[in-house]
This record gives sequence, C-alpha cells and structure tokens, in this order.
Amino acid sequence: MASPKRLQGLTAATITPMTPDGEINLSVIGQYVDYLVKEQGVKNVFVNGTTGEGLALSTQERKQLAEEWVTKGKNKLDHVIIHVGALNLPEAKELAKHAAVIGASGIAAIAPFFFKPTNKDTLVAFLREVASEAPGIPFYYYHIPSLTGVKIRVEELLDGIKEKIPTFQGVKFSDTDLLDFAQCVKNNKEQFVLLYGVDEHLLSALAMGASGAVGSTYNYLGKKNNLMLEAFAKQDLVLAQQHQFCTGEFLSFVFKLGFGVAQTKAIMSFTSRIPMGPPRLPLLSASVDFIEKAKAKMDSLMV
Ligand SMILES: CC(=O)N[C@@H]([C@@H](O)[C@H](O)[C@H](O)CO)[C@@H](O)CC(=O)C(=O)O
Repeated sequence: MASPKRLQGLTAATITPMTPDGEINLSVIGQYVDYLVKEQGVKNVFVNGTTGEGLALSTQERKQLAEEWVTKGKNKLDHVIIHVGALNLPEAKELAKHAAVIGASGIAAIAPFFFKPTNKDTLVAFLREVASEAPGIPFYYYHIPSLTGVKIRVEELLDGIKEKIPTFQGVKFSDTDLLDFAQCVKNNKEQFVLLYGVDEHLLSALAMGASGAVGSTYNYLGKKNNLMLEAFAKQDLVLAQQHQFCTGEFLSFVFKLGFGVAQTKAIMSFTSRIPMGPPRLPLLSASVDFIEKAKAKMDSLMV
C-alpha cells in the first residue's frame, strides 16, 4: 500500500491485542481498524512499536501482525508503517524485507540497544542496512532515547542522511528535547516528515513545526487530538490549548496511578470495547483499581 500521500496528522501506535493466555489475537484487527477510522478519525498506524510490544514479540508474530494490519487496513487506512527495529541486524533486515513484500506503506527502526551505536556513523550504517532491504518504501528513524539509551542527537543524524539512505523519509521523535526537535524542523522541514511522539506535549511540538504525531493515546484520544490539530491549523491557540489541557488532565491523572503499555491496553479495552488482553511478561496487567479510576476520569472528561 505504498501511499503517495506524505504522512501527516495523527498516527496511532497500535496495541497488540492478546488472548487471555497471552497469544496474539489477530481476530480483532479488522474491528480495530474500523474503530480508529470511524470513532477516532485516525487513518495512519504504526505497528509493532513500543505500544505494540514489538520487542517482546517473536519474529513470526511480528510478521503475522504486519500482514493483518496491511490486509485489514487496505482501502481504509492511509499509512501502515511497520516498525522493524530489533537488537540484531539480520532480524531487522528480515522484517524490513517482509514489510516491503506484503505492501506496507513504510518501515521504521529504533537503534539497537543492547550493543549500542556510540556515534552517528555506526547508527547510520545500521539503519542503512535495514532500509536497503525495502528500497521501494519510505524509511523512518524511531528516536526514543528513554528506552534505547541511544542519545545521538537527531539534528546531527539527519545531516547528510539522504545520501546514505535514499529512502529516508523522516523521524518519529519520542523525546522531550524540543531544541533538538526544532533544529530538525528548521533544517529539514521541506525534505522530511517530523513526527512528534510525546503526546502530552504535542501542542508545543506543533508550535515548533511538527508535521504530525505518532503515539499511544491517539488510539483512544484521537478525536480530541484531531480537534486540537484543527484549532491549531486555524490559529485558534486558546481552543487548541483547551484540547491539550483536557487530554493532559487525563494523562496527568493516570501517570499518578502508574502508566505504561499495560495501562494503555486496559484504557483502550474499555474505550473501544475491543478486548486488548493482557500485556506480555515482564509487563503485568493493569489493576482493577486502575481501570475503575481511569474509566471514571475518562467519562468525566469526555462528555
Ligand atoms: C514511551 C512511550 O511509550 N511513548 C509513547 C507515547 O505515545 C506515550 O505513551 C504518551 O506520550 C504518554 O506518555 C510513544 O511515543 C510510543 C510509540 O509511539 C510507540 O508505541 O511506538
């Protein structure tokens, strides 16, 4: 589904639905696509990333999920980006090749984070090998230093990258360093898409010139965030702030209770009524107390 459209607006970092006994549950992906499009107004997905527990899945499971999202998203979604990053190069290359063969609209990769690249050149060399397995589709770098520990500045990484990786299309920037992000925009806005990945700070990133956003909360707060994007586009900053404050109030509430992928699965399950199941060990399911409190907060805010 190589899409001619440049990636913009909201992209949901998809959750991986699982059965109660911890197997991936492909049977609900069709329903999930319809929910995102019809109820949240979100037409782009980022599959097998952090929220999707991509690094906790087997290669076979990652391929099955990628295939299901591409198949069920056909003629409904604009972009299905498959995250193919892995701790070892052969696996990342295999997943990249697979994503291209099944017709994904793009691929993305994090930096490997057990043996880490220590400078820009080694990171680019790794990413270049991965991207070259999918030469017909766009490649995005997934910058998430809080989880990878790879802190190479994106501004530095982007300098000259197109010569090394011809399919390089942009960055999913999941970090709060807005100075680095702003420099990326300033130097590359025409050439690359710069997608922001810290949902609670999206309005600030829009002010810096973000092309769009990728995140977990767009699964269930997509509609509200789309209203914020619309208000921002109309230069109605006060209204845009109201929307950001509203989603921020929910996130601030759940952060205090303890928030991560498991809690995202629980929130999505009660919001969409699609069972997302438990996370995979070492993550543990959200508590009943969390679910009750988060649901009550959501109900009070989204009236
Ligand atoms: C660390 C983390 O999981 N960050 C999320 C955010 O969407 C995050 O859940 C949100 O901003 C709430 O903190 C995304 O950046 C991750 C993401 O897009 C992904 O699942 O690949």
